[in-house]
Amino acid sequence: MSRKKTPKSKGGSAPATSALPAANGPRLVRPGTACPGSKTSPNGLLQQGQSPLGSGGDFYDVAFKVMLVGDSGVGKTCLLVRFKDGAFLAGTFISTVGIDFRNKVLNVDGTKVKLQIWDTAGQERFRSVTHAYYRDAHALLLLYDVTNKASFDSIQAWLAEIQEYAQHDVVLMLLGNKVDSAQERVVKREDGEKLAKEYGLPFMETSAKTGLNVDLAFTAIAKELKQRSTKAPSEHRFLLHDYVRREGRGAFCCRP
Ligand SMILES: Nc1nc2c(ncn2[C@@H]2O[C@H](COP(=O)(O)OP(=O)(O)OP(=O)(O)O)[C@@H](O)[C@H]2O)c(=O)[nH]1
Ligand SMILES: [Mg+2]
Repeated sequence: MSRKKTPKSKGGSAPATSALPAANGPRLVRPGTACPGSKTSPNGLLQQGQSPLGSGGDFYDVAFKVMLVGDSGVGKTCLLVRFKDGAFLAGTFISTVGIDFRNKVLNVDGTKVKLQIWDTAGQERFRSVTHAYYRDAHALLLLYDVTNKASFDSIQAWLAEIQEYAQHDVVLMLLGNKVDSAQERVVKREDGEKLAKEYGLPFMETSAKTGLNVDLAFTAIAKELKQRSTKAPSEHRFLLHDYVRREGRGAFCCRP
């Protein structure tokens, strides 16, 4: 595996009107966010522009593209910010416009795995933009909000969309976010588990607010993708489902 180093760039976004993956032109980003997200200049453009897969300022051995999908408001942007920056800033919810991305390099058993994580807009009106990015994604994190039944009911429609637009061997994980909001919970953990089992998906409950299982979700994806790329001998095979079941934490813990 080759070592790579490219110019520094933290992330970017594509304008809502663009349907091109990894657009290279100036990217508009939302002016503010409930989570401390993309670094933008006062005019709303990214300070450090393009960062196609393969760039990002850090050494890495392998790179993969991960997409966050799910209804508007489920916490995709906050999950990404929690993972990237270890922060959560509660406040006014400002919906993502189009698509943003952030890079993070993880050390997976001595291999530097770079994840380029695309944060999509959950709003229906941006769906055609998102569709264009599916085909390049190596992994998808599909989120619902445990305090919002409608977002859970949408999962099947998201899965249909994924089946239509994503690669057939895409790594897919289901996440029930906002488990810190125990009082407002309307989707039981068992319901998430049942749905995940039905579709053969690894499943975890997360909280972007507390950080519960957030690193774990991305690490699990990175491990799975790394394994696929290195074709480890079968006795050392990484088993995504087992890993998630074993390592998952929380009040509604992931252990059987
Ligand atoms: N309590 C709690 N609130 C959260 C959590 N994650 C996100 N939120 C809140 O939920 C709202 C929506 O979060 P976002 O991350 O912007 O949602 P999104 O999925 O990116 O929404 P779109 O960009 O419209 O697709 C914000 O007000 C967040 O503060 C969480 O884990 N716990
Ligand atoms: Mg968002």
